[in-house]
Amino acid sequence: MNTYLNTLNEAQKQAVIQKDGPMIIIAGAGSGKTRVLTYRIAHLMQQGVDSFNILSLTFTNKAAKEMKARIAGVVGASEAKNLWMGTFHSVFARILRSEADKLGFPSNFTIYDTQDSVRLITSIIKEMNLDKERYKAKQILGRISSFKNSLITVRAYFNSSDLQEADLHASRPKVGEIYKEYVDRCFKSGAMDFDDLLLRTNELLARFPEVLAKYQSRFKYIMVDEYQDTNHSQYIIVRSLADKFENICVVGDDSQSIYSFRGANIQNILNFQKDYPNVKTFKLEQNYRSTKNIVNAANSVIARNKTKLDKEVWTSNDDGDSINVMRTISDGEEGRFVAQSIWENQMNHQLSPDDFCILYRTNSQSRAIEDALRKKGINYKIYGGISFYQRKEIKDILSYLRILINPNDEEAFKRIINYPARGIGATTIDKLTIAANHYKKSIFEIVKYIDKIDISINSGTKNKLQNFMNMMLRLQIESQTKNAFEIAEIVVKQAQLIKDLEKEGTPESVSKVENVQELLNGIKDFITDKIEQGEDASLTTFLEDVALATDFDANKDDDKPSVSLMTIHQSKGLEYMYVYIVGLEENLFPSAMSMNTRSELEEERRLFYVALTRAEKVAYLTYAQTRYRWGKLVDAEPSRFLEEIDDQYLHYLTPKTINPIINNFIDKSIFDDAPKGIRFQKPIQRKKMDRDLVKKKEIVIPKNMKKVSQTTAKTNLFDENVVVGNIVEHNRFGTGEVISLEGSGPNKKAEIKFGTVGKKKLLLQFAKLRVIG
Ligand SMILES: Nc1ncnc2c1ncn2[C@@H]1O[C@H](COP(=O)(O)OP(=O)(O)OP(=O)(O)O)[C@@H](O)[C@H]1O
Ligand SMILES: [Mg+2]
Repeated sequence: MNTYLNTLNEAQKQAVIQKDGPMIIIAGAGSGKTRVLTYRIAHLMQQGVDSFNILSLTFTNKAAKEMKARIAGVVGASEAKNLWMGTFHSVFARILRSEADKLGFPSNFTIYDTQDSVRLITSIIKEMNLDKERYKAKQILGRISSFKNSLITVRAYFNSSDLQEADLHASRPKVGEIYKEYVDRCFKSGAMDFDDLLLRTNELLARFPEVLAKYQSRFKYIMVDEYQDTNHSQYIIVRSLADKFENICVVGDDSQSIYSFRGANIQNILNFQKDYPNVKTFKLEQNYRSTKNIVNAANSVIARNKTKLDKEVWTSNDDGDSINVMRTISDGEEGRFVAQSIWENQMNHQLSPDDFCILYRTNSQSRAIEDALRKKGINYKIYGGISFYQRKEIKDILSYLRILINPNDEEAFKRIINYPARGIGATTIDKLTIAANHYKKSIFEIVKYIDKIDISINSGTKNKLQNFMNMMLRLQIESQTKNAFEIAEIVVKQAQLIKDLEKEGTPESVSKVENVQELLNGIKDFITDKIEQGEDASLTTFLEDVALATDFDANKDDDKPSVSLMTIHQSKGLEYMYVYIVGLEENLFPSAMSMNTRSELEEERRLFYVALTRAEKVAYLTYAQTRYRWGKLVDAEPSRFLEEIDDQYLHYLTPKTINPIINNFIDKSIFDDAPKGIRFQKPIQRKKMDRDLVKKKEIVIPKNMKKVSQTTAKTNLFDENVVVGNIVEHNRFGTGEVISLEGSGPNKKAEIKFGTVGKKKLLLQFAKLRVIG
């Protein structure tokens, strides 16, 4: 029984079986914090706690999904179904939907993404006739966001002379007024932005004791992963909900606190003991993720931070390779080096693109890397950046759908009122906005009753507005009896959303039409998934998923194996066999904007610690001597973090170490654009790695592989003498039959038909086949 407990070390087990009361697990990277949290939930359920009573807050929705799948593996899928797991934003969006009326919001309120918020603020700045250079919409939104995450409401702002003075000092005396107008307009539009999902939850729990009591009784057990990055608003929510039972378990690592720029407060983790004097503290010290070299190198860097809790991290894993450091002439060359190196490592060690990850400090660094990967034909996916759902053609359709759900949604309405072009100009839209503000109505209602109000719009334009409104009202009626997919299909057709694109016939427009088709497919999949899981498949839920998924979802439409690209901020909690950290240059990483104070610099160092500790086996650190930044070529100095790593863990790559055997078979043209300083990795012991893979990723060993006697396996390892008709075993693709052979010597290739992946052509030298029949 309880076999999952046997997969834990003693300290982990103690934390899993600790049932009641407040507890905190503080531990370094890769020590099994998330694993403990996962099994703790499973264990609670095994002990008879109803899944309905468990709330678990994770850093990404993907993490929640993976945890749920693990838990389902222990307790069964139907048992795990009722668990409330997800990010703060998604969990509390769900609660707000059922309680929205209390706050004066419709239950189908819209969630504004950052793009919507910036557009609204831009519009407010324009309406208030403010200087848009001084009042930059993005900066203002950042300021408003920090108010909200510190629970500073508009009223609190106007009560605080300090805050007002700070804005006056920054020559932006109207920030408070913009804040007020922004909040009013969101409210009128029935919309909440990301920060509102937390702020309004706090408002709900503070103003309605019966609601608080309901959720306090419901969530008897609360768990929070990555607690070091909670902001004040999240902290207060968790505290209020846990107030009744105090069965709260938080998990985190102060050395990985990297979101202070978004209001995350490292004090939350440091103060937990003060908040709950009877807290039980657990420490996990053994790292299971990385090699000794990686763990020790990461420790040697983070040791320089003054603000941190005392804790050890060690591992019994192998020493592994030294950490590779590579200097390149330019950012372009850096990209080519990384692409080349991934390609070689993949070949040398029979790896999948999924095993690789490239991390950078800022999104804009991805371009040079992407160019190089594309050129090499390496499949990749990007996390963050402009997501699929933010592409114009997609956002336009989503805006139609949003209006059908919530006609008051101002930003969606402004997007579609003249899309596709129907002769309604910017001046008309401005007039409608002013009228909407004046009558305290939504623009939708102003247009609906355009004939009945006093507004200086000529009859031709009024006619156009009425035609548009009639179409929307028709769609609204139709949508009441249709599912999300059918509605989207009708919208695309009736609003003629792809007609112009189809007419255009350019490659861009064709790809846009394909994207629209992809969106429709996505909605169809969404419905099937939700119905299978017995969950709500409504259009409202779909739009909510879309709004909340943007930031951390891969910006990719298929799930082919691919190299992952992301900022370090997005890599929290993840792990990859090979990790490339690029752009290790002063002013880039550490960032020029975060070098002014010791605490900023410490946060950059924590960021570096997070980056390095994502690697399981091999890490590469690269830096360029020159780089294009803001359209200019600038000279760059190596990052101080390179110097801070204890030298004994580093290996500087040099141009002379090209492996002649591989050089022999590689298509020479590949070297044309390759950087000078490539060193090929010495092959990692394959057998050891397989064991790890099987252990870690639960790869199932095909039955017939076990039947091969050790001697046969050994003699046939790396067998290059296969003949047509042989049955062979490949480490990743499983068993297959050799269909044909071509080439000779190091270029000898076999075409093999595998049961798992179909036909593949492999170079025998590297395929490491085992002949089993
Ligand atoms: N007792 C164990 N035995 C074997 N593998 C383990 C054990 N504990 C954890 N692991 C593995 O070690 C890796 C790191 O675990 P996990 O992701 O839970 O660590 P973490 O502390 O949450 O890391 P991070 O700080 O990066 O979020 C995972 O692959 C996990 O499966
Ligand atoms: Mg974790």
